[in-house]
Amino acid sequence: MDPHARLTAGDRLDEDVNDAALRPQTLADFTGQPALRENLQVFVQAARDRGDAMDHVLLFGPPGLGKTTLAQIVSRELGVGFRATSGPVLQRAGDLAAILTNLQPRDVLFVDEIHRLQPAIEETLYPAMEDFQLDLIIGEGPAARTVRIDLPPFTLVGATTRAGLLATPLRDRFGIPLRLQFYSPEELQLIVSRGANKLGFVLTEDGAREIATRSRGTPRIAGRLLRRVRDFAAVAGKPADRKLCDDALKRLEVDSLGLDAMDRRYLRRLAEHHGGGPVGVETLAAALAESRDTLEEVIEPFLIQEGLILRTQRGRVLGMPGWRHLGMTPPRNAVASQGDLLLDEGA
Ligand SMILES: Nc1ncnc2c1ncn2[C@@H]1O[C@H](COP(=O)(O)OP(=O)(O)OP(=O)(O)O)[C@@H](O)[C@H]1O
Ligand SMILES: [Mg+2]
Repeated sequence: MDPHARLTAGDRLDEDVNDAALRPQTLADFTGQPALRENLQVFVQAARDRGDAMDHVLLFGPPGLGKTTLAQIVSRELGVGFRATSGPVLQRAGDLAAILTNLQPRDVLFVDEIHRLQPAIEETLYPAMEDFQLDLIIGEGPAARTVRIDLPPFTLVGATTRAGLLATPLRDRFGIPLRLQFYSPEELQLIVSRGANKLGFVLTEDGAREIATRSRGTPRIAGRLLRRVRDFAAVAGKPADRKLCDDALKRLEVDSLGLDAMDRRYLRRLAEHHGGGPVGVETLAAALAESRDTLEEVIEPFLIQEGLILRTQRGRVLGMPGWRHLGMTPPRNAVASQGDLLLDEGA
């Protein structure tokens, strides 16, 4: 495992290949996201009844909330084939053409990280999504000509952590845009309890609650913490109760809110070097030796949702809950204590 990989970051780590055991297989088995699930249920059923390909779906939200899982569930519930690729993998329009022409009618084509498609490939995708047609250029130079190929009707399921980066024409071609939300502690408790059953070890109810409240609202993190707790319980030869879970999570440096060392460094940087902000994201990224993308996609969404930080037009600001969590008092001139924030809704 990458030594810098963070246990509580929502993004993928190598060890997550073991996730398969915990992955829900059906919509009924999928916990949380109630509104999204009900909508999907309706669209799946309607498409099945009509015998049509379902409309294209865009899944967006922070890493580890279940986008890939839902894409697989959709194909299973539709009873159709599942093909998967990703934005960065598709290098030439021909790569996409090869995939599209090999689809069976009504198949699901999953394109992960769809915000990272090459522009030329995106253009190829437009007529494919809209009219199930593909324009291929055959030959080169003066002899080059375009041929139009009919494709089987299919369902594109796109996933992205950054819906804001999608070009409008692409976004508009998804009939069913679905935003995933962070999970509540109650939902995560259910997920880890079921997970412990699947992994075959005893996790008490208050143990499950402890893991759930410290998983940053993210099933992938809950699953990861669950596997570590299982190790501690196995070595101790005891059931995983609240105390054992708490001890294990403390040793993993996961604090009461589920924040890890990186999250705390972020908050402390903001407090100690910038008086609580506002400070630009690039400055923070440089100071923390992380990429801006990692801050924006992986670290900040949960901190924002918990009110620990605020994203303003002038930069990041430490919120009152952030100051409290650090056990610090904001200086009298701190922006967060003045309540004059202009939230940047476009972010
Ligand atoms: N609702 C859920 N119930 C139980 N487990 C879940 C749920 N959603 C996700 N998981 C688990 O969390 C892990 C991550 O899910 P998934 O890979 O679908 O996330 P993702 O949104 O695609 O992440 P990324 O943005 O990194 O691709 C998987 O192991 C999956 O089993
Ligand atoms: Mg995924």
